[in-house]
Amino acid sequence: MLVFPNAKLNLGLHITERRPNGFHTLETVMLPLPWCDALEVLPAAETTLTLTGRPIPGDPATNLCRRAYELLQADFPAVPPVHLHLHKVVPIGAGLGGGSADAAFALRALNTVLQLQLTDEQLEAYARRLGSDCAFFIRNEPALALGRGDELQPLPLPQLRGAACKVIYPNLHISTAEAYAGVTPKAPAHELRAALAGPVESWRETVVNDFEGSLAPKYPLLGELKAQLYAAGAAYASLSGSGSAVFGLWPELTQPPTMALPAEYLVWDGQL
Ligand SMILES: C[C@](O)(CO)[C@H](O)COP(=O)(O)OP(=O)(O)OC[C@H]1O[C@@H](n2ccc(N)nc2=O)[C@H](O)[C@@H]1O
Ligand SMILES: Nc1ncnc2c1ncn2[C@@H]1O[C@H](COP(=O)(O)OP(=O)(O)OP(=O)(O)O)[C@@H](O)[C@H]1O
Repeated sequence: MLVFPNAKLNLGLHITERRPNGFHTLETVMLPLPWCDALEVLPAAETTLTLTGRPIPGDPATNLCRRAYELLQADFPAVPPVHLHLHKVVPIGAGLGGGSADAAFALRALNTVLQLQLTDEQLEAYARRLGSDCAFFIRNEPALALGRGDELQPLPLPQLRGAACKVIYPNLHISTAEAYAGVTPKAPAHELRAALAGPVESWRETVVNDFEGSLAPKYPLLGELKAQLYAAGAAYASLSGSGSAVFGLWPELTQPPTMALPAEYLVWDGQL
């Protein structure tokens, strides 16, 4: 079975509390971004994982696709071995949730290939054990994410359907843990659901990603890229998640405008 784990974007991100276990309470809206890896799951004589495409830092034994299989195998010891092949496209350390998507899509594909008949609720419970962002990718639809980022409420965003979008990854790896460590939690100035109900042009004043302020002193480039997206006419521009990817939205266009950017940056142009 071949699946295409897609990335996500965050619209607004409020970090409201640091918990004693080091995790943070947040509120954010996540929406699927059709920038995809490719993942194949096949029955095999022994369980293996092969990787192509963008190099993934860390030991392949801890790859989230493999960990997804191991989680299911622990509860269903009779499942047969599988071969997993991941072709990595989505940049890492980007705030695009690429690894989390691989984990969730692996769970979904294994559920089908191994005929486990798990419900979405059960798959979400497994996904939560692999990472805060993972549960979002089980249903993979726009959602308000609360708690650790894994308590999901569907939130349709009809005003963005078909909107032109540009995502810029400035070849800069920002670790999620490092980004959270630099944030001082605070109460949000605007209620996110209410702010997103307004026209996209109003979001510039009301929809805030709290990581932008804390990352700005170390990475002024992120603010510069956002300013460039606004100069190119974006109705809204923001950092995604904990960065370093920055995106712009043009709801009136089907393709974003061309921008002159350094050759080493990765740029995704498309429609939501
Ligand atoms: C920034 C976001 O992408 C926004 O959607 C997510 O909150 C990140 O979720 P994620 O990558 O799935 O994060 P996890 O793999 O669960 O955790 C990585 C690290 O991020 C920090 N972390 C993550 C989620 C959270 N609610 N609070 C945190 O403090 C912790 O230091 C943790 O060790
Ligand atoms: N399939 C995978 N794809 C990407 N990273 C993976 C994968 N499996 C494990 N990892 C590990 O996860 C780390 C990436 O997580 P990190 O949270 O920094 O970035 P991210 O994927 O851009 O997501 P986020 O939106 O959470 O910031 C990598 O350094 C790697 O060690």
